[in-house]
Amino acid sequence: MTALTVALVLVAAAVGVLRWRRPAWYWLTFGVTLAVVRVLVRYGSVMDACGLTVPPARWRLALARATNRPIPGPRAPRILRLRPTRTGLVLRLKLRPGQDAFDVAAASDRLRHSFSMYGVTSRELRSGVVEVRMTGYDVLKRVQMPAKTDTRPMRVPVALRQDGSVHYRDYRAIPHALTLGATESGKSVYQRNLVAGLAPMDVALVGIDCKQGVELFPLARRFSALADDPDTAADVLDALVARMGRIYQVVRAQQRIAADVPDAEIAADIWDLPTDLRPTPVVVLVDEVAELALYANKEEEKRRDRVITALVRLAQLGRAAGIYLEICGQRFGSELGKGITMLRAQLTGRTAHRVNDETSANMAFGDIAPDAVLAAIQIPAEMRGLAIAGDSSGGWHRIRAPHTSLRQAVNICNRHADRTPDLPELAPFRPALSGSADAPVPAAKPSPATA
Ligand SMILES: Nc1ncnc2c1ncn2[C@@H]1O[C@H](COP(=O)(O)OP(=O)(O)OP(=O)(O)O)[C@@H](O)[C@H]1O
Repeated sequence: MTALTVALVLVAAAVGVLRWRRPAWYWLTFGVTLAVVRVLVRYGSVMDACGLTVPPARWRLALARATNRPIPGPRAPRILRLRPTRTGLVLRLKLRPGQDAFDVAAASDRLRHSFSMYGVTSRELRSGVVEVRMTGYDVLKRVQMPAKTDTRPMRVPVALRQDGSVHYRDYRAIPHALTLGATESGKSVYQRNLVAGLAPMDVALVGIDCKQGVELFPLARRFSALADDPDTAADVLDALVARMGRIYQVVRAQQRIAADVPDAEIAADIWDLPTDLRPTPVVVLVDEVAELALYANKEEEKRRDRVITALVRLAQLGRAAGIYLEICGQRFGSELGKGITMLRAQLTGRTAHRVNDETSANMAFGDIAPDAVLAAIQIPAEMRGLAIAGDSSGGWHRIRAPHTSLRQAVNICNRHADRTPDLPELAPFRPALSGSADAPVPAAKPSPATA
């Protein structure tokens, strides 16, 4: 055995002993500390090499000459804050005169290599201040949501972003959303995470599951209404449109009172109403939307038009009445007929899982973020659940939801079954339940919602 082999065996043994003796959090802290030290030590030289420095100010040069001191070197953005996180670190930088946020974004790949990080992303916080997020490993490979998230009413932490931050589905900021993806790409798991996140909140869930109810019916205890065929779906949507009309009347009645009282806020949506008058918000989850838009005969065509018209009306007017749409499908374009592109235009939130062609990706992002189209078609088939999430502002992120099994989602829904509100308009569609809340997941489809 050579001396080198002996040394290697000793190092490996020492590491093995240390590994054995230290818990996982120790190694996490150790790794993050190393990354922080590495970034701080190399900061000046890396920024210079990546072209993120500016020449010293003239007064500094003049002062150096006048005092006969060494000429100052180029200046990198000032570090305002450095925050280690579970996945890496976050730097807040004050840009120097002449620099802009685009310079940092354009250099992010060079920074990634220079600091030996897995990923580097940046965003402008305010004029002259940029946040640079660095991750030490692929956080999307095995998604672990942070123990603490910033949960607010109607805001669900649904997935992890590539930069290690949490991706929220915020219904009050983005009322309606579209989720696309090829078969087996992870749409149902994403939707399941949404239901699990919404279950503990004061919200009514309405499900339209055109896959014969296999995805949403096991979660029935937390649903106020469920439909598993297009005919029932049409009736549910009509009932929701009627509910929307009634809520508008409540908001109007409150407005009149506020108009008479000086300085009182005038209600424009349900969130402006006093808590005791506020109707329960409703999230409508539609799985495999194309099934609602397809027809084979005149009768089905009439039903299809009824469904799409109701969906368009809910998308246009539902927000103020607290009715939010969450639409899932494999494709959602003009090929599905009249009214589809009009509906799509109202779905501000866009999420695309793996798609098989550019046309499908275009359905999600073609009209809002062309570069996200490319990112969506590059999602590898083996990374199920990986998706591109964007909105109409043009910004997008790579995200992945944690792998929540149907059993886990059912348990969460059963635990919060007592929170399921009874909405009089939707009473005929309340799923018929049997057995206790701890009953196992039904192997076969339970009785239809209208039973
Ligand atoms: N976030 C995730 N992390 C890990 N695995 C995932 C994730 N999302 C989905 N998967 C895996 O991919 C498989 C397919 O997911 P899912 O059923 O959600 O796809 P889908 O898009 O709804 O498919 P279909 O349209 O055929 O119903 C799941 O069984 C699961 O094993």
